[in-house]
Amino acid sequence: MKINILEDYQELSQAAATILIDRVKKNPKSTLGLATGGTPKGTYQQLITDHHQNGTSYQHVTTFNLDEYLGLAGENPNSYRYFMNAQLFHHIDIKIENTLIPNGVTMNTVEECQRYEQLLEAKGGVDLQLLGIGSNGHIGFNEPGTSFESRTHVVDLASTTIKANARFFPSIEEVPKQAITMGIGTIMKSKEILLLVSGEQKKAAVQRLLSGEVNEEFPASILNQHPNVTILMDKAAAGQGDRHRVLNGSY
Ligand SMILES: O=P(O)(O)OC[C@H]1O[C@](O)(CO)[C@@H](O)[C@@H]1O
Repeated sequence: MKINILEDYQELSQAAATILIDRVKKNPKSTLGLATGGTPKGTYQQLITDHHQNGTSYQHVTTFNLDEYLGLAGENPNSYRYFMNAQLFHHIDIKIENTLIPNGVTMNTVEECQRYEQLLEAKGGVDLQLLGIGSNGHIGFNEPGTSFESRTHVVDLASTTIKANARFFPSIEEVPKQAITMGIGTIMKSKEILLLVSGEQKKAAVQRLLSGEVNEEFPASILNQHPNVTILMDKAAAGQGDRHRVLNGSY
């Protein structure tokens, strides 16, 4: 794993955007895996700024998002489709039909999960997957205990996840209890992974990830077995004392 510690959230977002832009320039037909939540918002802002200032084009890029709440249609401001359109897609030149997100209002979740996996396979998989991490180690919406072999599936959200994500909803009662998420096996098939970690509340998760333990009770721990992972974290997530131990290197 490559680990890069940035001064703050702003620098972290800039560093993540720089990597994404580099990959898109090298391969304008890239397939990007994208994430939602608070962490990647700054990265998306940087991509939009770069698109306007430097003209980086996404015309031939395809994107697959990690997850979507079950029961929320794309028009719902709390759906991840709505989030992605508002935070990124509507501000760059990507073709909206090339932005794939699981359908949260499907009548048949089994078929929807299979369809998503097939679309991914038809595209040859994800070139670069952007990830965040939950405080309990979830990646996508894969909660502790999810099989490392899992493919796109329906999950019951952990109560801690519901609580954490309630900040985006008018009330905690309105947070959906289930979601469709790419599986851990699906995520691990990505050729390259970029994990963003920001804030002191993620410090414990980072420490557990870097302990090297690989355990289904801590989903992100599987990243220790991926051959091409970069972790970008800000100082707050790294912890002040940890700075010298894991400074900008490999371990
Ligand atoms: O970036 P945040 O808001 O801390 O979320 C962390 C992770 O949690 C999720 O939002 C799911 O709860 C993921 O999509 C995200 O990567």
